[in-house]
Amino acid sequence: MNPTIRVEEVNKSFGKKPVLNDVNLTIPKGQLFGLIGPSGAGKTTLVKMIVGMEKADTGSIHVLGERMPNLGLLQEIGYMAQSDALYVELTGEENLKFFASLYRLSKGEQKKRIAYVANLVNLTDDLKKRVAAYSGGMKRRLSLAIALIQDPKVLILDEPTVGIDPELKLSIWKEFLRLKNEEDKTIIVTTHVMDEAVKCDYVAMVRDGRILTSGTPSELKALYETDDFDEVFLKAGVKRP
Ligand SMILES: Nc1ncnc2c1ncn2[C@@H]1O[C@H](COP(=O)(O)OP(=O)(O)OP(=O)(O)O)[C@@H](O)[C@H]1O
Repeated sequence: MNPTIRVEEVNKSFGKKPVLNDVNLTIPKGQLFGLIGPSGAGKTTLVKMIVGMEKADTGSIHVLGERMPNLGLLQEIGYMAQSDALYVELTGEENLKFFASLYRLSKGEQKKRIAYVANLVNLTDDLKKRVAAYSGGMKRRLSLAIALIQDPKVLILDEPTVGIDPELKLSIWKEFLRLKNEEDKTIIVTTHVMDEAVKCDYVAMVRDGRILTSGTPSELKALYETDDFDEVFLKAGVKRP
């Protein structure tokens, strides 16, 4: 079966600065894939290309069998960017309604999806407030809710839990696992937090625009002979298996 996401030989520079070098990834349906790396490693650039917001200089990216960028796939890809793109003069609910109507959800579906995503991110009681009055964490949670609103097959989440308190973070991760296990969603999560990396089915560690190493968390721990994921990352930076 074709993978849900295939990145082949992708290179990208901004001006003279190379940002991604020969990146290859294969992500099967129903996988929770972690893209791990320090600030500036190239994670956001890579996920933007997978979503179709940036174009690779060379190489190719396919999502659900279609070459990206492809406007026809907007409905199938939920994207949560690192910076929140919200209408701050509107309420949380109005933001969700706006995006739900962009995706042409019927009135009945809109109601159901808004109730579900708001509950998921614990914003049900704040839906009538203007987003301008939201805290940073609440805005992140609303962005995550928007990424899920159209019930996409593929979720691409750029640092989804930054600024979110530990308790809610755990319940959001639980939901990612449920979406993958019960609904067969394919999910990419970028993070620089190693305790999130170990929850992924498969991780790729990125630095300076290159994939340093990749594998399941247990494969990587075995390969680098450590139980500590921070150490896996450090060792991967110096030693190539
Ligand atoms: N539009 C742009 N024009 C010029 N340089 C850019 C642009 N976007 C990203 N870069 C550069 O590309 C490199 C990779 O950035 P990117 O945002 O992909 O990294 P990242 O791994 O997502 O980091 P972070 O976790 O801090 O977001 C950085 O050096 C950044 O300055």
